[in-house]
Amino acid sequence: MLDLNGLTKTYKTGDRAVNDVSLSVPKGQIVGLIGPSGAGKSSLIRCINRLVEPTAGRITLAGTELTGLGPRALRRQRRRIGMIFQEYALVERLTVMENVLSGRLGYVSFWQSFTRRFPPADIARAYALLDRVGLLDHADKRADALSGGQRQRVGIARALAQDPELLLVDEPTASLDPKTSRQIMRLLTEICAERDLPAIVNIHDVALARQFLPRIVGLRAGQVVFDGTPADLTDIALTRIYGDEDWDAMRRAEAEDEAETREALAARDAMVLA
Ligand SMILES: Nc1ncnc2c1ncn2[C@@H]1O[C@H](COP(=O)(O)OP(=O)(O)OP(=O)(O)O)[C@@H](O)[C@H]1O
Repeated sequence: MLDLNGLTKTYKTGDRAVNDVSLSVPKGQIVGLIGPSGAGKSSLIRCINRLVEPTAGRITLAGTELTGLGPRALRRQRRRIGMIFQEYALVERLTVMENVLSGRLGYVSFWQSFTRRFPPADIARAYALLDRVGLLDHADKRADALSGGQRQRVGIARALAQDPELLLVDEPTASLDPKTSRQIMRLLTEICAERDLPAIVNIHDVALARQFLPRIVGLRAGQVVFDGTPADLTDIALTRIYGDEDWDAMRRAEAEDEAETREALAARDAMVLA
């Protein structure tokens, strides 16, 4: 479905953020992209829809090569790729419904988009999507009146309104609390399964990636150094991805989080029992 072949990105500064990455993602598969800060996860994701222009290599989506397309053809192809962002990228003063409909902008004429007159089929589809992400009752609220988790649900519905063939997801839970993060990851995995949609999710939380994603790709210094299941992601594999120091620090942080959660639960139980 999605094929990356020797994908490379060297920025003008000389930083080689993505280095000869080859990867295939079949229909319906959701892949987690992990790696230390600066490993090239965002650059890789953004190269796929050419928000970042690759320096070398090929990107093929269902048989169409995206590298080398001119601006018009690229605009048309980008409709096939839905993007979900860490900071949601909603238009805050517009309603939830208007934000979801903005996913259709690539399909309607300039005048339709200028006057925000969308075809009835688009509106019906937007309602169905809001229902799917659990926000039907919030359709007329302004985006800035929503919680972080609700905003991310709008981001997901907007990406789906595009009717995409691929989802690119950049740190979808980085601004959310642990419980909401799990809800969002569950929603994403369910939606990909329902629609047979492939997805690449840039995710810094290894525990969350392990819990929800059947395939994990580890990047280090722009190169794929791991590609396997959560069960394959052993301490040795994690050390290969993060290096000794970072992996130990992550393990300590995870242990501290666990201890904090345990303490908070114990305190709550003590209050209930008192
Ligand atoms: N616009 C840019 N110009 C120059 N160098 C860049 C640019 N964007 C990223 N880089 C460099 O490319 C490398 C990879 O960065 P990237 O943001 O893709 O990594 P990342 O794995 O997503 O990191 P993080 O998890 O911290 O977001 C880094 O060395 C970074 O400094």
